[in-house]
Amino acid sequence: MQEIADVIVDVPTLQTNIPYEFKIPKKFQEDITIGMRVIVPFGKGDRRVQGFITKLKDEQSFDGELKEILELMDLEPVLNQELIHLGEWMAQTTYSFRISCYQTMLPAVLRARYQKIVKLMDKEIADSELFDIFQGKNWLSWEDVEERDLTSKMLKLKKEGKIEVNYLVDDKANKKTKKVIYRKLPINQLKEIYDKISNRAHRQKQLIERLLLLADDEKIEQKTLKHTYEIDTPVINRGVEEGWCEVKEVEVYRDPYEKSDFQHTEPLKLNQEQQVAYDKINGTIQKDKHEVFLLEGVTGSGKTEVYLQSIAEVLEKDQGALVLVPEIALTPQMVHRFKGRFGELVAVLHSGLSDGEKYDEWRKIEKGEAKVVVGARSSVFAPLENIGIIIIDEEHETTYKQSDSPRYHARDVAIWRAKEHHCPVVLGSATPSLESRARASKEVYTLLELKERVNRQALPSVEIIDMREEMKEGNSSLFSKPLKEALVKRLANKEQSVLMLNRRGYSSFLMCRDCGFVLKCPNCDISQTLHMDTHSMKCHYCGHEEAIPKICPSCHSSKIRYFGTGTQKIEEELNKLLPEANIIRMDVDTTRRKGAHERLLQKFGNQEADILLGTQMIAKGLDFPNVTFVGVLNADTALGLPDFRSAEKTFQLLTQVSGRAGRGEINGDVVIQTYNPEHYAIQLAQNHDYATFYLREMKYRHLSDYSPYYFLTSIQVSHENEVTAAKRIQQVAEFINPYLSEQAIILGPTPRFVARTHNKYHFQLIIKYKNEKGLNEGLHKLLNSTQKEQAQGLTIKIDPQPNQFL
Ligand SMILES: Nc1ncnc2c1ncn2[C@@H]1O[C@H](COP(=O)(O)OP(=O)(O)OP(=O)(O)O)[C@@H](O)[C@H]1O
Ligand SMILES: [Zn+2]
Ligand SMILES: [Zn+2]
Repeated sequence: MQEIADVIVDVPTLQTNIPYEFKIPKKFQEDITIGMRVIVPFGKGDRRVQGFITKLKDEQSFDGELKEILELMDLEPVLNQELIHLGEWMAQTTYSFRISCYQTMLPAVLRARYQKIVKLMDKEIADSELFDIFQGKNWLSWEDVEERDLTSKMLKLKKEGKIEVNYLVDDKANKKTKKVIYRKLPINQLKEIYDKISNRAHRQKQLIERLLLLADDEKIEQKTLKHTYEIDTPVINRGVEEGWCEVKEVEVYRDPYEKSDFQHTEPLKLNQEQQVAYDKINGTIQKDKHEVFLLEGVTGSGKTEVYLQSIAEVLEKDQGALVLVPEIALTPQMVHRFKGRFGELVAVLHSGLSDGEKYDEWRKIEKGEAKVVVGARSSVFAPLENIGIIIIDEEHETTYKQSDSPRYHARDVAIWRAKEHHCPVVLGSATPSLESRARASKEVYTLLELKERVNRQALPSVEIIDMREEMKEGNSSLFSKPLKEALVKRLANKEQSVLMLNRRGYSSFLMCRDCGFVLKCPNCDISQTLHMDTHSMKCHYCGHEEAIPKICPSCHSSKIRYFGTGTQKIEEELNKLLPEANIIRMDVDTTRRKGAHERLLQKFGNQEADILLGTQMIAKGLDFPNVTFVGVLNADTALGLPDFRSAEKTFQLLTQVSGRAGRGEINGDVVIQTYNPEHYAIQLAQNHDYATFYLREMKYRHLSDYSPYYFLTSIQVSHENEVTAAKRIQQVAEFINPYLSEQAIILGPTPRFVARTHNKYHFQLIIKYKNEKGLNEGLHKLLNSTQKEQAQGLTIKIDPQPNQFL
């Protein structure tokens, strides 16, 4: 029996980024295991601190008296040996703390302070010894267990399968609700009341003004009234008393899959290209061999069917499968494909689930009941014990990289785990990231290609419209002539259309026509965006929200106007243009409520609308056979951004969205409106020509020393004081320089593109390198030497392979 435990304590500093040793109390020695959480005495005054056991051993290496573990937090491990190792590797490669890596791997319920109980299994209730311990109930609170020193007893019972641990995730706390206010009287009656109220009751009048703007069954959130208009509860209550408004509590979301029943599907007969890909993947599955495949398949080529049949093989071997998809593509349609094939064996993890529901899914996986895990980025940590395949769909998606600490890339984690499990990884995409495609060229990954759509459907034909020409011909509207005609034709044929507004790098802001004033966020160096649904201005960086100014705050002119085009504006224009069309609008505003995204897509899928209008979120994964036309309103808003990946992202987006057209019997058409018709990203998207795009873009990356020819790591320094931040980044550059060889290149330091957010100034430098032995050490030393400052309001972020340069 081992007497010493290595523990990573929950004190995120560098000194504690290595395990500390503790003595294991006798009573726990028999049953304690790696991956359990414990409470240990730590630091000055022996503070009670949480920690994870990472190792059990006989001999201590610390020279001195060891402290004893105080308590156990778990009766069984929450992390397995593999995940413990993974955390160590992640901390090293992402310059983060092991403790934050471990916390990231756990479902929220285990991280937050939910009440924990131990529950007697039903069959044990009659046991007389247990009857006494449990004092005649079938459960005990964890506090009780600790107070009565029953932890070691519980450990034994758990091992014997007589009890289980539950977290009391209060259903009420789970079902999020919000308060909304609405009018109780018709508009004319409310106006009469308004006129009678004394002008001194300023807030009262303001509330009525706001209510008068609401449509008949429209409601406004109490939160918005408070934050945007400073209308407090007493003002509202007064309105309720006087009978002209009403407050109601409504549920914010419900589980979108609750009522779905999934029809069972059978494997389809693979076409020849699919068969070749499947055979290669299956070969490695059968041999328990690790290999990374890049499945490059045009849109609608049936990549998903290849995934499904590979997973079936894995299940046959009694192993599990991990499938990552971008959060936004986690639609009912996607879930349906997996549940339809594998039924109850599928666990789905996505942000639409409550903490309790997520924990339930996690437990199903942990207990081995669910063998196929489908989920967004963080599902890559799912506690599957015996993994037979890991699939990453739409592998080029930037959301697979976490932008906050720990800044891991799910693709790297997936490959790490697959090595550990001796199993294949399949990276699927119609437009692979340049990094992955380059690795396939060098045969680090194995390239598998699906060049044709299933059943040899044609890829849609794409027309590029030069909006400058349209302008010259006197059409200054948002819709070019060919786009209009295409929509009219689809309407007449009862076919569906998808219209995309590219919002990246795009904003709709307020500007004063007299003095040019633009309403900026008080905390950030960026203009605020107008939101018509909440009738307010919002900052997309920090969430600041304020009322829409009626006069210019700078020159007091009333000619303050809205500039730029949002989806709402387009919807209005579209309604004028095609009054008979049914339109579904999908953007941040209409999908804010949980489950709304799914419901809107379901409606469109049921053909309850003619046009689906939306932002990037409609570009991915949708498979609706009746869609025969796709229009892109503005292809090029991202091209001007200072991001070396902007052409790649534009090409990917255009190809993805075009791919939504013509997936059924009828061929599809696409119209792309642009001001840069000669740009290669747009030209090549026209021909769905990924191969040429890849070569062309690689040339540019080579000339400018960017990824995948060079690795990049960015260092960002932020501080409230601009001078402090500027000085400090300069010092960082000097600090890191001696660790670099001649080959490495430092870009900057420079202010970030968005130089100030959250009231802080940001500076960055970018290190480009190929093979730098000293860099890792240098970066860790940098973190180490800046710890004190970090506690005092200066932040230093090290981001390996960053996505964002803005
Ligand atoms: N072998 C097959 N025979 C008949 N139909 C198939 C076959 N394989 C796939 N399909 C069908 O073809 C359609 C397109 O397949 P799927 O959505 O998997 O393509 P994809 O490559 O994932 O596309 P995208 O990248 O555009 O999302 C689906 O409706 C699917 O059921
Ligand atoms: Zn802001
Ligand atoms: Zn002005």
